[in-house]
Amino acid sequence: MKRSQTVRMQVQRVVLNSRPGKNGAPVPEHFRLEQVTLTPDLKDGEVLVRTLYLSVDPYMRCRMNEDTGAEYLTPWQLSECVDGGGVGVVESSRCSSCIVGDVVTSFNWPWQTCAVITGSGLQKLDPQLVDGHLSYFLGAVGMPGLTAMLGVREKGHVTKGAKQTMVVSGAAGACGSIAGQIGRLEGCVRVVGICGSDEKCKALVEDLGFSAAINYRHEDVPARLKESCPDGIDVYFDNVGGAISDSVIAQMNKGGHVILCGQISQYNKDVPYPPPLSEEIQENLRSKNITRERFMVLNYMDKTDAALWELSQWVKSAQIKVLETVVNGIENMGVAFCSMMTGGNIGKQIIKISE
Ligand SMILES: NC(=O)C1=CN([C@@H]2O[C@H](COP(=O)(O)OP(=O)(O)OC[C@H]3O[C@@H](n4cnc5c(N)ncnc54)[C@H](OP(=O)(O)O)[C@@H]3O)[C@@H](O)[C@H]2O)C=CC1
Ligand SMILES: CCCCCC(=O)/C=C/[C@@H]1[C@@H](C/C=C\CCCC(=O)O)[C@@H](O)C[C@H]1O
Repeated sequence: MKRSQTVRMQVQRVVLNSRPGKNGAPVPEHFRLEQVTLTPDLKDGEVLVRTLYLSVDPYMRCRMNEDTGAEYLTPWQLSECVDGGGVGVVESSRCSSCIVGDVVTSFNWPWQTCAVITGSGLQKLDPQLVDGHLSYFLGAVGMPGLTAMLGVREKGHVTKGAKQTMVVSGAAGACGSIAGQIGRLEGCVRVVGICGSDEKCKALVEDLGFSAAINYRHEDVPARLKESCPDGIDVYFDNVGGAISDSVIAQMNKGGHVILCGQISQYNKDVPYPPPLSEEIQENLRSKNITRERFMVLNYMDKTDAALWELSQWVKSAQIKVLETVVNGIENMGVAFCSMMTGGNIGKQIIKISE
């Protein structure tokens, strides 16, 4: 008698081990690595994917809470596999839209070395768009690049010939590093970055073409802003919120624009999003007629394809330079996430899972 053999694979995955609480910093021990057995018997519509790259992003801090504070973010569940942005390759398929060898992505990729996924939840990627640098799909030619480009275009009011000065906080990160370069490409005459180390400041000015950079940890931010923005500030791409943003807003010109992209300095605190501004800052915005509109890249999905193509052309032609910090191994997901949350990354934080 012939017995059918069930193939079993040993895979590694990361689950949420515990929650930091709304007022607490995440540590790697909030995550746990597990070995599980996968039986890749595919059902109709399913594909087996091998993970190539995973992303860690600030919004994930909100998913560590039972209540994420945002209607579009679901909480991660204790002892369940964590998910987020990922890129991988199809190893076998019972889905009509995916074939073996396809490079695919999802916002809800499990933190798992190989996984069985519903094919309809995957988007196909064209590796030529990134000249084979597949991790760029999680950064400059992915969600952070889109955030930078569409944020500047939808909320920044950058106008060629208007001699505008742009300031970017979180400037050496995934979104900030691209936003500053786009500000320059779209016509700002001066682009100043604020970030957390001298090494990052050097990269912004010497590699990415920022006009100046300020290390908020060691420098007097208001004084350095005055010096590096002699004509005031017209556009502020805000990734961080808190005291840094208060200092920038205080030096903005009449009719200026704040692109409210993120407020990472407040994500370990039990405050609503966006966190409330002081009366003084609100009055500053009002009296100078400065707009401060919340930007959310998920609201512009109809513009994604065209914007990704444009980003890819800018990257290919080196008009946009890409910075990445790459860590190897799924066992380092928690460490990489916590490092990104505390400034360990220059450019996009990527975790390489397999070749
Ligand atoms: N609105 C939208 O659609 C989207 C918004 N975002 C937001 O954009 C921002 C940047 O995200 P992303 O580019 O992915 O991440 P980054 O690559 O910029 O990584 C996060 C960076 O934040 C900085 N940071 C951490 N804590 C603080 C603090 N207390 N004060 C100042 N800076 C801090 C660190 O850099 P440093 O060394 O400079 O401190 C760190 O490297 C986040 O606020 C995120 O939530 C991201 C994607 C989409
Ligand atoms: C309340 C915190 C807001 C932080 C701003 C920010 O970083 C927003 C990021 C989103 C992010 C959302 C990601 C996935 C959605 C699905 C997650 C789920 O719960 O299943 C990004 O991918 C697009 C940005 O708008």
